[in-house]
Amino acid sequence: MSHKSNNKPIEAIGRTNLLAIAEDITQRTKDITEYLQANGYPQPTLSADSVAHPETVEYVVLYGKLKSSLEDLKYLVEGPKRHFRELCCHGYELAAIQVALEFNFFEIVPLEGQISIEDLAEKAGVDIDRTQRIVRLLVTEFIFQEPTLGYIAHSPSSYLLHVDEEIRSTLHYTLDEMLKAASATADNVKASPLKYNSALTPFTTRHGIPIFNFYEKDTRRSIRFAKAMAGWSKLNLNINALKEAFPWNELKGTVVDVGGGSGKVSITLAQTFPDLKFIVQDSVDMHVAGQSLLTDETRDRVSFMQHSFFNPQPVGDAAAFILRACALNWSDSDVVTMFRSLVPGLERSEPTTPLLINDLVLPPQGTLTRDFERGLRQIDLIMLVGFGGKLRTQSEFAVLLKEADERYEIRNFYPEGLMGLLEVYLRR
Ligand SMILES: C[S@@+](CC[C@H](N)C(=O)[O-])C[C@H]1O[C@@H](n2cnc3c(N)ncnc32)[C@H](O)[C@@H]1O
Repeated sequence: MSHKSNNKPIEAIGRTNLLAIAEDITQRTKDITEYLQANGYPQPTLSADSVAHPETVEYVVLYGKLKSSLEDLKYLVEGPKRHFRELCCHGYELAAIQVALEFNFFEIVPLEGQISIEDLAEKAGVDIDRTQRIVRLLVTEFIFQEPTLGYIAHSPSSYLLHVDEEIRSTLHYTLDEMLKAASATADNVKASPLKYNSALTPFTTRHGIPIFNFYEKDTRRSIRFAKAMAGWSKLNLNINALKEAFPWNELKGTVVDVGGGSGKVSITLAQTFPDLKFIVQDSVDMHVAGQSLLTDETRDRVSFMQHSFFNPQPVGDAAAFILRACALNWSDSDVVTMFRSLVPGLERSEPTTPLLINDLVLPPQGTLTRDFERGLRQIDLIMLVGFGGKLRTQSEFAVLLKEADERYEIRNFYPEGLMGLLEVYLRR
């Protein structure tokens, strides 16, 4: 069966016809090859410093279609036993990455060339036997390579963790405090099987303390969490909707970035919009983490303020309020308090001042590809495990805004990948 249309869904060619799926894979691989050629990208290689893959929407669509077909074929040919054999061992692979991160394997393996397993073990302070067992499992997952027997070099994935501290922090916080919390999920559900108590998450079951209190008490992990959030943005939470959909050029004055973490988003916006100033608020004192990210062109225009978004907003006369990737961390009643606490700030600003809620917004069920849905559902579970939060649809956001204050109105919605931007105003 020949398959010529680029957009024909796999369902249309029969999800269980192995050769039809394989032909679809060939076609989609050709589409990607042509896209790379036409846009001046080299073909991907396994060399450690291979050039980054395109981040464009077109590439994401092409890659998503190929991935669906690859997954269909893999599942069909391996069958349920092999499927579970692989799945049930993922935890051990994560354990291996956990050790590699904790003992700095990614930084110790040099950018170029290779290091003997003995030297890696010595520099990491781990015995040779366990170093070798851990690193060799990771090699099978494209993390590190062993080009010469007994010598370890970077793969593209381990190279990324060597050069990018923020993405490394994302992996590290995920495989340290979050993986430990995830392992307590069934115990947490057992404690309250019929009703989810958002104040008692699996994180609290495992660590004995809610996540943000945990970071308030642990400065080292809180700095890593701030870096992890910046890394997470690179992996998921693109700021395209926030940066490109909204007409920032029309604003003058100071933008308040509520729950802004270390200020990564404000700093990026400040670089693009040189007339705007930013105040980054967070309940954690982000002065130290934030200062280290400032550049000469942004230093005078981005400042940091410790403030909880559950308390009335102290800043007025704002050009805009940003609430980015915050609502998803909290339960409905907390989000209502968060939205209501912004009202004093909006009331003391011009009626044209927007509240820009930039968050993961769930599209209606049944409209997503499997890959997209899995990405969103994974984040929904991160919220369940760590934060007592959840992902919401646009209409769920509208209900919570109205509950916080009748005058809230969503005037625009811009979807963008997994993220969406709600442009909200307080009617006067
Ligand atoms: C997922 S991060 C998002 C950070 C940033 N807005 C971004 O998009 O990268 C959530 C942020 O909310 C902050 N946060 C948690 N509780 C808070 C509170 N009560 N008041 C203000 N910020 C809070 C956390 O410290 C963290 O920086």
